[in-house]
Amino acid sequence: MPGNDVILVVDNVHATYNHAITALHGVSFELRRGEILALLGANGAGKSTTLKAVSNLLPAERGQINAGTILFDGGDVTRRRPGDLVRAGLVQVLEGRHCFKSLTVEENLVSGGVGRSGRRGEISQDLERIYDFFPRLREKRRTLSGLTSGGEQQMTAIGRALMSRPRLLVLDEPSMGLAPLVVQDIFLALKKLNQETGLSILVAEQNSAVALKYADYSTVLENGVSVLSGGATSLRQREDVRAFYLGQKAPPATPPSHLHAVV
Ligand SMILES: Nc1ncnc2c1ncn2[C@@H]1O[C@H](COP(=O)(O)OP(=O)(O)OP(=O)(O)O)[C@@H](O)[C@H]1O
Repeated sequence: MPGNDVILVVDNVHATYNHAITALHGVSFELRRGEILALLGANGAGKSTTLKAVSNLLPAERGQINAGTILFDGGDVTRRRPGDLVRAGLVQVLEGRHCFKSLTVEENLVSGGVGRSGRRGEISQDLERIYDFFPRLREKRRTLSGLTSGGEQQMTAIGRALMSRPRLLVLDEPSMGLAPLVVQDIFLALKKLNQETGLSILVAEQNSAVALKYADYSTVLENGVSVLSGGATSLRQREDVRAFYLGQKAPPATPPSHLHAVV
């Protein structure tokens, strides 16, 4: 059994879509409370599938877990409905920053608190807290989301998730399609949230450079398998890992040794 300091355990998970397409065949990692874990890998490596499995969203896409276990706070996520997981503190921001474009930024944020038991005073307190983390949202609070920038929409999607007061925030490629400076702003805000509130964060990213800069720990996926895990700082410094898995340089002739080793 994992220790109490571990909020999420993903253990040797295998998953398919339509009982036919194998997306994952051996994904394992552990996320300790209060840490940021970056899930890295190329297009199609299985990052989104892993995140959907964590929130028990695969059945909605005709996907299923065929083997392995996923425990959130020691409980099997496949036994709980996605909405129950949200109420239990596991909240996901899906890829593609889904906002209600015809609602204002603030209305979008408030919609994230619907369903939780919160009095009006608590909701405005939470809004203020989110505006402190994302000052640009305070300026745009009365603007329709559809008229805000991509970065502001991503911040709104994250802010809406925060309205449910998560203990584990799961993000799928928050950097997608955004300018480098905006990506830095978003990761800085996530790091601040993590440090000031102890929020645990699982973030899937193709942008490994920025993710490794802000994460504590990282797991690399390749073709549906977790091939490497380790401290973000040590992974960032390993030239061979950067070159072979993270596409930051021309790959060496052979893959790095100790593929499954924890570095
Ligand atoms: N809804 C689906 N139905 C069938 N196959 C899917 C579905 N979603 C993903 N797949 C397949 O599962 C594999 C893993 O895809 P996944 O989206 O998890 O990877 P990813 O690392 O998140 O990539 P990306 O960065 O492109 O989103 C791929 O082969 C993909 O084609």
